[in-house]
Amino acid sequence: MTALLAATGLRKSFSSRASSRRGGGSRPAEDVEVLAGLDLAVAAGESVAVVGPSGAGKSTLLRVLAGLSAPSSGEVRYRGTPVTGPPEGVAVVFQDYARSLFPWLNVQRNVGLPLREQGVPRAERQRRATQALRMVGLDDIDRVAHAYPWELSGGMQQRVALARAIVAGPHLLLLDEPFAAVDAQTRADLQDLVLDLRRQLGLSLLTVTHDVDEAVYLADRVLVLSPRPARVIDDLHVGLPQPRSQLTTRADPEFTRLRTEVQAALVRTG
Ligand SMILES: Nc1ncnc2c1ncn2[C@@H]1O[C@H](COP(=O)(O)OP(=O)(O)OP(=O)(O)O)[C@@H](O)[C@H]1O
Repeated sequence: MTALLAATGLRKSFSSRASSRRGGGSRPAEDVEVLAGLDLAVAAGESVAVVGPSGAGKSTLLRVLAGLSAPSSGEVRYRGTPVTGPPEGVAVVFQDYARSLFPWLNVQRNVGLPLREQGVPRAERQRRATQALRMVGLDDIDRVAHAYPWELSGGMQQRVALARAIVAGPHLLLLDEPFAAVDAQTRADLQDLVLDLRRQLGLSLLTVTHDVDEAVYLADRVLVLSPRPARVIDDLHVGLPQPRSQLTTRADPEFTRLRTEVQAALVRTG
């Protein structure tokens, strides 16, 4: 079976020409290796979480998988086709919703933006944006659609970012620490929302996070990264029953066993 998304032998280095003030001169360019020959695959319908220590290269990995940054070597394929730019059918949700939404566009226009880029006519954009806003639980459409992002709470803004991610009917969502900037209750609500959207829309998910509990809660499989330069050092199957529930899933002894196993893998590598 062809994986929906597959990465093979991904390497990524940045060249840093750091100037040294104390020395008065500049140090020679130095390659910083961030991804060290990384392989991963996401099957259709699967939810994969990637956890790794801070600075491991998680965001870099996500940008390369999304076609937003080219690998130094290796390859990403989406539905068997090499990724050379953002593929149609893949949407990204970033942690920093405040910067990912445009402050000068109201909510409805922010959500409809991917459709505008596809040349979808205005009335159709509005209809589909409204539908997407309903799906993410922003029911007070008249108020929310015409508000500006900065008039909404952090949790609502992240719902708007999710609405924009689903508006064009993607098959795969790539999420980069999507709930890191909100309080614990909002974070739990947003995790359940993403799992609901996955069920309703038949989405596949790849979530990058440093939160072990979140990884186990969201995923069918957790990949553990080594510290930079990142490699996949563990691949754990999560057999917890679906649908997940903040109460019963987290109280399940299997949840505790899995989170301990992921923690142990992170400690071993650190
Ligand atoms: N554009 C860039 N130029 C140079 N170095 C970069 C660039 N982007 C990332 N890096 C370096 O790559 C390394 C990994 O960064 P990245 O943000 O991918 O890690 P991360 O695991 O997402 O970190 P965190 O857990 O803190 O969010 C860091 O050392 C960072 O300084």
